[in-house]
Amino acid sequence: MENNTQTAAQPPPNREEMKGASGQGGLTLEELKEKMEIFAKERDWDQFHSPRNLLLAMVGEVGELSEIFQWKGEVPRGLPDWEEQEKLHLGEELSDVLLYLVRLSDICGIDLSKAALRKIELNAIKYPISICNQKHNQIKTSPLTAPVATAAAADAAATSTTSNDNGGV
Ligand SMILES: Nc1ccn([C@H]2C[C@H](O)[C@@H](COP(=O)(O)OP(=O)(O)OP(=O)(O)O)O2)c(=O)n1
Repeated sequence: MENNTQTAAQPPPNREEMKGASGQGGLTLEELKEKMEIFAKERDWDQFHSPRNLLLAMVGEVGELSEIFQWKGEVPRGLPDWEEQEKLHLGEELSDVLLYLVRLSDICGIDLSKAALRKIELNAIKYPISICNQKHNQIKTSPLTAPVATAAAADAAATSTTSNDNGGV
C-alpha cells in the first residue's frame, strides 16, 4: 500500500471515532475480525476472500512493509529520527498485514487469540527462562570460551523434541 493519507478525500477519523467496542482505544482481535467480515460483506468481497487469496494479499503487504525499511540499515527502537508521515505510513502497512492475517485466520476457522496464547505457552516450554538466562549470562561473562560447550548443552535441553530455529536464544 502506498501512503493513502495524502490522497484521502475524507479527513482521518479522530481518536474517539477510532475507539473499538471495548471503548479503551484498542481493538480486540475479535472486534477486528467482525469489522473485516462486515467490510467484505458490504462490498460483496466475500467471494474473493479465499484462504489462498488472503494469504497472497498478506504476503504482498509484508513486502510493502519491508520496503519502508529497505536500504535504511538498522534503525533504533521507537524510530526517533523518523518523520510523523513515515510513521503514519508504517502504521498503515502494519495494519494491512494484521487485517489480512485476522481475516485469513477467520476464513480458515482458526481462533487466532486462542492459537496465539497456546503458542506463547509452547514457546515458554521450549525456551525455559532459567536456561535462556543462564546461557545469556555465560555469554556475557566469558564470550570466547565457556559458552561454546555450555550453550550447546542448553540448546540440547531446550530443544529435545523440536529444532531450535530462533536465531540464537
Ligand atoms: N479485496 C480486498 C481488498 C482490500 N482489502 C483491505 C485490506 C487491506 O487493509 C487493504 C488493502 O487495500 P489495497 O489492496 O488497496 O492495498 P493498499 O492499501 O496497500 O493500496 P496499494 O496497493 O494501492 O498501495 O484493504 C480487503 O480486505 N479485501
